[in-house]
Formats: sequence, structure tokens, C-alpha cells
Amino acid sequence: MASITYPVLPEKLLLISLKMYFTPERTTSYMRALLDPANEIVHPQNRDKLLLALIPDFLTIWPCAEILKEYENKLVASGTSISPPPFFLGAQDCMWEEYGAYTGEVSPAAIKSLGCSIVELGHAERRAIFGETDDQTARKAAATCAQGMVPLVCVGEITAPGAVASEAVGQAVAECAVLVRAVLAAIPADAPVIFAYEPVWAIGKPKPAGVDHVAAVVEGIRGVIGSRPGAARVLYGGSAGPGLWGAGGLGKAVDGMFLGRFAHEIEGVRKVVREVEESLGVA
Ligand SMILES: O=C(CO)COP(=O)(O)O
Repeated sequence: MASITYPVLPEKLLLISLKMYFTPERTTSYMRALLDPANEIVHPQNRDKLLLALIPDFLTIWPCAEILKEYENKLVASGTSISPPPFFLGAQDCMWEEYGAYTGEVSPAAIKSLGCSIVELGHAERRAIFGETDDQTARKAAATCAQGMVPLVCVGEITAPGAVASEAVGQAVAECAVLVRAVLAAIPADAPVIFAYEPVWAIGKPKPAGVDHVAAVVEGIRGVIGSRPGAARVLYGGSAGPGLWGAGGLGKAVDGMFLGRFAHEIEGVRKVVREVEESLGVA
């Protein structure tokens, strides 16, 4: 069997999921705005340090992939390298089988063929509303790696921290560890993987989880991952937005952020990108 080539992950990642919030028209104009050089959001020269990715709904992956190709062609025409790619496209889920009689499901091979590099798996909403299990998520992660894509696995405790901070951290790490271990056991050791630490109680709220809690849980998750040949990145998600990364923020604790509502306006994305670039010394 031919060996699989995986995407190369940079130091920091900023991923945006549109969940099911946008019309197709809004998604495509948003994608164009993200890539528009005038908006100063994607900087291909910083690619080794910071990479952005958009995870639209299934219907808009194809048009977004076409927009991305146009953008890359312009870069190549102006003499800018697109290897490694300056921007990633992702999917919000996939089936654990490659093809077959699975009505309503989406093949990881089809997702790959459209140009996606990342597949988000096991999001809290898929677990709570659609009953996705750890075992299913792990199988989907294996199917994602088999296509040479990167699984973006969401983990996070359900209950908000109580009065004793250390107990809350231990409980959160223990809850996250179950899926982290299941996924790592299912994927090749050399496959890159991204874990998004998203405390369920902090998703869809006005404010994110506290920096100290996130930093301690992420450290615990890194301990569970341990050392492995493939790259592993741990991001934070859950009401993340401008102001969370810089001084006294999450920048020192995590490998990036997974953005939802606070990335719906391009200005919000620009602010977050700037904060990360400043911390990396590439602003
Ligand atoms: O679930 C999330 C990203 O997948 C976070 O969403 P919000 O930032 O809208 O809470």
C-alpha cells in the first residue's frame, strides 16, 4: 500500500467553524473576504507559524474549494509558494466508511477529493443532539487519516467548574482523556491530529472559560497525549474571540483557537489573527 502523505501543521492554528449559521451566499462571500489580501487576514509568508482554516457546512465545501483554488492560482502567478498551502478547508463531520449504502452521510474520500485537509469530529453538538459516541468518533478519525487528512477532535467536560479549582481540572482531564485515548489508539502513530478542548458549558455563551482552567486542563490533555511521532496540537474553543489570546491570555497555553460566533464578522477574525501574529513576532 502506498504510504499516506499528511498535511503539515504549523506552530499555531486558527480554525473557524460556521456550524449551520450561514446561507450559502453568506458563506461564499465570507470565504472571499477571509482570503481578500485587502483584509490582511491570511499572510502566506507566515504559514509555518500560523495557519487559518475554514470549516463550512457540507453544501459549501465545493464552492469554497473553488474560491481557494482561485486565490492559490493568483499567489502562484505572483511568485508566492503554496507549498505548504497558505489556508486549509475542513468539513464538520464524516462517515467512518469510505463509500456505500449510508443515506445522508458524507464520505471522507469525497471530502478529501474536494480539497479538504481537516475533518472536525465529535463536536459537543453532535454528541448531545445526534448521539455520536467515542467509538464512532475514533472510527471517523481513523477514516480521516486513511484519506491523508487531519482529524480535529473535540473534547471537553460537560459540567462547569465548582468551588475547588483543582478538582474541576482533574475531573475535566479525566473526561477528556477517554476520547483522546480512543482516538490515539485508532489512528496511525505518525498521523497529525488536532484536539480542540471545548468545555461543553462554555460553548455558545457570552464569555469563554477562564484562562487558568483552560491552561491547566490543556496541560493535562498534553500529558495524556504524551510523545508520539505525529504532530499533535491542542486548541481552545468555546466562545473564543478577540481579546482572549494576548497578554495574560491563552497564547502561552494552547496551540491555537477554534472560533465560532465571534468569527462571524471579518473584523473579529482580523483582530484575533493580529493578536496571534503579535505573540509570534510576525505582525
Ligand atoms: O463550538 C465551537 C466551535 O466549534 C465554539 O462555538 P462558539 O464560539 O460560538 O461558542
